Amino acid sequence: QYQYHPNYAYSAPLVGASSRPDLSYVFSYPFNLYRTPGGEPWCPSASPNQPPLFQCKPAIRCSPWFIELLYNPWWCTAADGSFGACCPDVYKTTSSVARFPESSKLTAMPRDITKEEMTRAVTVARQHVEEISAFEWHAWSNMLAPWQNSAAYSYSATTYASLIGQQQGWKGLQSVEASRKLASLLKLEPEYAGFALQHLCVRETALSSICREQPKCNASALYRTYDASCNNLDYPNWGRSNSPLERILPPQYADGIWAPREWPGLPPVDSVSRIVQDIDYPDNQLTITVMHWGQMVAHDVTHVPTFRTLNNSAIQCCTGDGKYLSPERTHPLCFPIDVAHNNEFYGQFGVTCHDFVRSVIAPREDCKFGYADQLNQNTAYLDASVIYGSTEKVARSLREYVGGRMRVTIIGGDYVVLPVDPNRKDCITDEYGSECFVGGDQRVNQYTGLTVLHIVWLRLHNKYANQLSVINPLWDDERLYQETKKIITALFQHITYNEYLPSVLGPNLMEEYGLLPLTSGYTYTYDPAVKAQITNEFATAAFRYGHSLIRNYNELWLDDTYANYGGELHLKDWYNNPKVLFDPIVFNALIRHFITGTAQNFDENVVDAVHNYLFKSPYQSWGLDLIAANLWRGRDHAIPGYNFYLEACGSKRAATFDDLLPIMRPAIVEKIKYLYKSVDDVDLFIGVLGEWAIKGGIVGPVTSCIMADQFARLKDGDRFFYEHGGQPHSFTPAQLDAIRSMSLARVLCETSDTVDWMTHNVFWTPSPMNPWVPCYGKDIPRLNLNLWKSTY
Ligand code: HEM
Ligand SMILES: [Ca+2]
Repeated sequence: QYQYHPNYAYSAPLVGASSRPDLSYVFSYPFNLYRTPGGEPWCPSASPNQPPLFQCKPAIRCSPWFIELLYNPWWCTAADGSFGACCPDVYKTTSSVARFPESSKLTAMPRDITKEEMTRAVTVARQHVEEISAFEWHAWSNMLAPWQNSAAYSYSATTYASLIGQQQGWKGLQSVEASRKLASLLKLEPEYAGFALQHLCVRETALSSICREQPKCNASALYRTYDASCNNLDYPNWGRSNSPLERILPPQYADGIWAPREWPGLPPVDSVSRIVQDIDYPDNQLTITVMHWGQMVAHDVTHVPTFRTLNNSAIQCCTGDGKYLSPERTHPLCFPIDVAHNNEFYGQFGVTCHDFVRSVIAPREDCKFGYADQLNQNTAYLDASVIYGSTEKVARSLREYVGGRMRVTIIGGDYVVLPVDPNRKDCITDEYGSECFVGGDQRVNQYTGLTVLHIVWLRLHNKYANQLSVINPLWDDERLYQETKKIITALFQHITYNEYLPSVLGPNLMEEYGLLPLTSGYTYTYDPAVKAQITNEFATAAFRYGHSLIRNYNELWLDDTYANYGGELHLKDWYNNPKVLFDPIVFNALIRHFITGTAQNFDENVVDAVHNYLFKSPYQSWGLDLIAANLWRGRDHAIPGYNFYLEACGSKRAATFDDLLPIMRPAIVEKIKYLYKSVDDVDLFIGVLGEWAIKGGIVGPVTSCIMADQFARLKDGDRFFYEHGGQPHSFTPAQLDAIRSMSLARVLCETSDTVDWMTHNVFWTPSPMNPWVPCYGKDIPRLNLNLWKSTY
């Protein structure tokens, strides 16, 4: 029978976090359910003679209703003998993405442009880029670049632009400068400039080479391409790496083209950031896995880099001790954050300037002039690019080219971690630039907890590739790699939609947007008209909600008794420093914390590891401020204020600050009232932190609206989404069914070395509905790879 781990004391009952209302009305039949001794499935019925209301399923398939199950612990024995639960079937999904249909915002051009005017604009654009290059030459000869081991340097590693990204960025700059020149020639007001100029095509000018050509697609290909091109056969560049972000609402650039959203009355982000407090307030239900998984998802779908110099070095915007550089030494692409002298934290160190470089912009996808859009150098689809890479070059460099496996580093004979790149110099280490891991995403070394998940998925890939090679001895390396990658990607998607998203958005909204995985059968909601691009609002604000879940440290539990404590791994001491993971004890100890450690509550409080010590190096006593950076990034990208999204998401726009009270916590409304002049100015990200939670979820109405729209795009707009049927590459019904019983718990069981006990749902803390079960038993279903045995 089910037992709790003998030595682990959880505090029951784990219900009733303030942000989570009682949802037990969903299950309004107050039956007690007992697991029958004979192991038969048994779920409650409305009255004694009626059939059960719900089917008994492997418990992980009821993950979206986890909270309801806490209130009504309806457990049973599933048909396969595993720990089961009773919950409704999901049999229908509504296709839902059209929340933000593309509307034409084009305004007319006041007059035509002559050939000479166009030539002049293009020349000015080119000159501008040359001026930057001249500046850089000067700066370089004066050795103006962040020093290794500084916070600015680690920051530049996180926002690193690959060479393709950099090239796209310089093209984008030319297009922007030409647009600016054209806008001034035509005397266009900022409000119209970015739109009117979209009547002009880059293709017919001397800048035509900045236009990205369309790849040729093989419509019957069975696997995703490395860079996600040709996922959409009608628009082969949609979702492709190194293409521009999408927008829900048009930008509010001060000049209509690319000048940051800045005007009198907008408060300094430094003072908005100080609304946020460094209070330690743990969530009592969600584990730190919700945070770590969120970051993996973020790093799969979006990476907006910042500009680098033409010779590929980081750009320095402040002095090493946090003061402004003189204007003639400040790079034109710098956008440093102003820190007040009396800042409650930075004041003591005399820091008045935070390094910040503008985001790389991309040439517009439609080859038109107009306002700037930022570049996403990762594939937008949730395609496990975080493991495999977003370009052919990176993906190939990570493959072993034997047995379908990925490259690894093996330590001490059997401890497997990520490959190390001796040429990578962006990690903090004792010895200059050694021991930096590489993975599918550039930010793999950012924090130890994140790196652990990279290692977990790398190991799972190789384990499954090895097993498949035994099941299918005739498969060559390519086939083993692609089939394994396809399975891994499906698991990555399934865990996100089945376990992760419901814990953040709640089951009701998931259902409303058609995001819940089906109980059986295929989805047929693939729609090539759905643009699976990442929205700028999602990347700069809504999905950064996760920054509020971060904790200051991970606990190290040395074995499964949870009696031996190995101390703490403090985020602020381990930025960009994966060295501890060369020790298997730390890797396994961190996985134990994933299962038991709580996330921070989602609220306006953010721990000081990211508020005051972001990227702190061992040689500094302060770091950067992630909250200020998020807000400043929003202004760099000219994201309109929160109020406009309230309207876009179907509510009424607030006319006064007090109108926000039903939606936002009063303490936040009080504070922003004093900071902002107009309610229209309130930055989107601070709204994200201040909203009341929606039913069953942790984030608020606007945040969840932007998030649900995004994940609906990534489902209905992804031709290769794991549940879609009717495609040449669709899984068989049996394979799909097997994937649906899989969980992150099983993945951690398979990939850890010494962790043998697990809860079945690692996104939630241990509780009666989430009991401890052994990995070797039946309770956490395995993937039956024999279903992938092929006849050819
Ligand atoms: C240890 C934890 C984390 C750290 C240190 C961290 C740090 C950062 C930093 C430095 C940036 C770039 C800021 C900028 O210049 O604009 C960023 C961006 C971002 N973060 Fe986090 N983050 C963490 C966890 C998370 C989590 C848990 C989520 C979501 C659930 C998340 C979502 C994002 C997103 C969506 C972006 C924008 C990425 C892009 O488009 O390039 N982060 N984070
Ligand atoms: Ca991706």
